[in-house]
Amino acid sequence: MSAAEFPAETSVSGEWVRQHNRFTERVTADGSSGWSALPGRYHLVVSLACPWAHRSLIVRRLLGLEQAITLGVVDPLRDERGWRFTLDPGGRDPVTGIRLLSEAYLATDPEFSGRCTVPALLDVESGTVVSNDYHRLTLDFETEWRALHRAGAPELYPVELRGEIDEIDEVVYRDVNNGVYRCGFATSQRAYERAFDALFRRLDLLTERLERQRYLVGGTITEADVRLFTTLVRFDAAYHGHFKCNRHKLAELPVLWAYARDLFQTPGFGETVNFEHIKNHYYRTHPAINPNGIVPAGPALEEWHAPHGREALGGSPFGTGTPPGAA
Ligand SMILES: N[C@@H](CCC(=O)N[C@@H](CS)C(=O)NCC(=O)O)C(=O)O
Repeated sequence: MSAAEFPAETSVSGEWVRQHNRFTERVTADGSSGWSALPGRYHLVVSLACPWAHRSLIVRRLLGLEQAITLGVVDPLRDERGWRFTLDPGGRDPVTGIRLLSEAYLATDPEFSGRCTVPALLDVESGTVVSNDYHRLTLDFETEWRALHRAGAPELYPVELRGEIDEIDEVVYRDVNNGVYRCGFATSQRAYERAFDALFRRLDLLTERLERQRYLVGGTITEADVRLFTTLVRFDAAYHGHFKCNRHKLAELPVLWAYARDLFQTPGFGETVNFEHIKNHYYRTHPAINPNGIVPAGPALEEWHAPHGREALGGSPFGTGTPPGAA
């Protein structure tokens, strides 16, 4: 068996087994958790490369929470100390003053020894991590932060569709969102092939579904679309090559490719995508997979703006809501 990118998260049979989210406090509307949804109290730290963080970036924008929750963006390249605020003046996060995300993790738990991950929601006053639970973070933005949503914010997690959204989120997480990592970080042929088969089997099933309907659940954009989008938008730029997810490129799967372009061209999605951060991060931050750190020059990106024709399937992106940025 060859070298693992993350030995502590690699099983004896070469499977990638992701660490648990360490901080799972919840911010609630009524403050019953000890953390109230208040403007200016929390700081969201993301990497624009990271699909898990990208979810929270899109949802924050769609719901108009940008004023209420400030944003910190880390350098796409991690060094041995992890995520750094080297894009900011003086190398410090302007809101909390930290240089490294690990400072917030260690301020919360001095014994913490796992990977300090994004997204992380920090308490501005204490500089500690409230949550790095990306599964819950966006659902709470949608339900617990309602009083601070913009007028016309869409309903991304409608009560009557939650069962169906949760069901699809679970399989999309297992086979697609995390599936690409299970391909990329596998250290045995068998573990890689299992993850690869599950990934493309799931993409085939999603194709069947999306052939008939514009969005994954119901007639409007929901949390389920946000979660699938963040993996699809990275597929050809990173996962196809770097993680060996290469049965097909996204651009060779017409239904999913049109679906992804449709979302990309919807306000709130495309403007949150940074292909430079994505490519640089993946190809230059996993030395066990890509030791020379060469970043591929492709793929061509113009096609993301090409017409998708998905309007013909009916549905409307925001239902009775309005797009972000609209007057
Ligand atoms: N919180 C999750 C997922 C978030 C995650 O893995 N984020 C990545 C970026 S895509 C990260 O921050 N990695 C930091 C590292 O590996 O040191 C976890 O603990 O696995």
